[in-house]
Amino acid sequence: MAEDKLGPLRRKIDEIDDRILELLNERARVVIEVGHAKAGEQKEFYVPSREQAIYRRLSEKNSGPFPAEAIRSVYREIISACLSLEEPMKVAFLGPQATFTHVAAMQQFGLSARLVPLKSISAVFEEVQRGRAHYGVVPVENSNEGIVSHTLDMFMGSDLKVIAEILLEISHDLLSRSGRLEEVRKVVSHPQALAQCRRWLEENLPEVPLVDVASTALAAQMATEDESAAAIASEMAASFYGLKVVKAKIADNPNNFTRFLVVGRTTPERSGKDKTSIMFSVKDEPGILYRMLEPFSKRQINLSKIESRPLKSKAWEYIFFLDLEGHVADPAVAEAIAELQSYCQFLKVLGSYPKARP
Ligand SMILES: C=C(O[C@@H]1C=C(C(=O)O)C=C[C@H]1O)C(=O)O
Repeated sequence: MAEDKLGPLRRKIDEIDDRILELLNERARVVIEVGHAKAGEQKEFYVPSREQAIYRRLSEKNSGPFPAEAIRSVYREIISACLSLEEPMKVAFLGPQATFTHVAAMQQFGLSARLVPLKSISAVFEEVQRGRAHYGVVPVENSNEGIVSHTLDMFMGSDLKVIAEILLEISHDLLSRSGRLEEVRKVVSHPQALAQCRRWLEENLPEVPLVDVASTALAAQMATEDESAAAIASEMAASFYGLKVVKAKIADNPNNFTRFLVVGRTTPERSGKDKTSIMFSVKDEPGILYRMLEPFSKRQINLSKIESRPLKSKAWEYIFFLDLEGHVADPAVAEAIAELQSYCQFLKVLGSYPKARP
């Protein structure tokens, strides 16, 4: 394009950016006011349901050509930056850096939050429990591999609440220093990631040994130190550890999602599109499995998940984890839970939180 055409167009862009900047500051000032109002009423500053409603409203309203998919990431950062004006938000996650849990935490909290990697799921819970982090992010289930039992077990001894869920599409990439397939002499990763790429590995690297390590991020770190090793890890790990992509998306089943939970100390208010997670143990009686689900079916409450875990204090007794649609503040949900409670030895509401959209 000729310079004489480019000049005026760039001046136009500068003027628009000036207006956007002014509006960003105007928005930040209003968010600070909201922060003061909430502090007066002892309300949580971070409200994931409000943020989701903002993403949804703007994506639906957008008439283009600005891409609808980009609205969420742009607004994620605007909101993250506005929130950091109030009090830098500290979020603990299951590390190390560049794990899929890190990617999920970034997706939920944006770049202005302080994300702190911790070594274990129990360390994440403890950090939040002790008030050293506002929130914690832990994995809870994968669409191919099932539940992360350690996360569910943590709720048995913890009073933390689930305040949000995050759905993340998992994409496994093969990463190495050179980025060349012919130089790969071993493949390192978390056993689940290796299992999820088995067919691709058999077809493309049949002779190469596979090495299990504790996380995909640790595998990426090892690949930086050994040029004959390739790691299966996230795209974020490639940029974080300065590795090249040998091959992107090598998982055998491309339909691979992990669900993460955000834990905090209070239950968020009703958003209208919520889910509730509860855990309970029932008395050992005939017909009890049937009866424990009846309070929900007769009120047409949709159940999205049921899991059982052994109750460690007593052999052959179980704790059930149930996810249902609705909020504990919905009368039908509250009634159903109260009815179920009458058959239970123990019941705990883990939280009501906005339902995530992939
Ligand atoms: C401003 C608010 O507080 C926080 C900041 C938000 C924002 O920047 O829009 C949205 C939700 C909250 O996490 C609010 O609740 O409206």
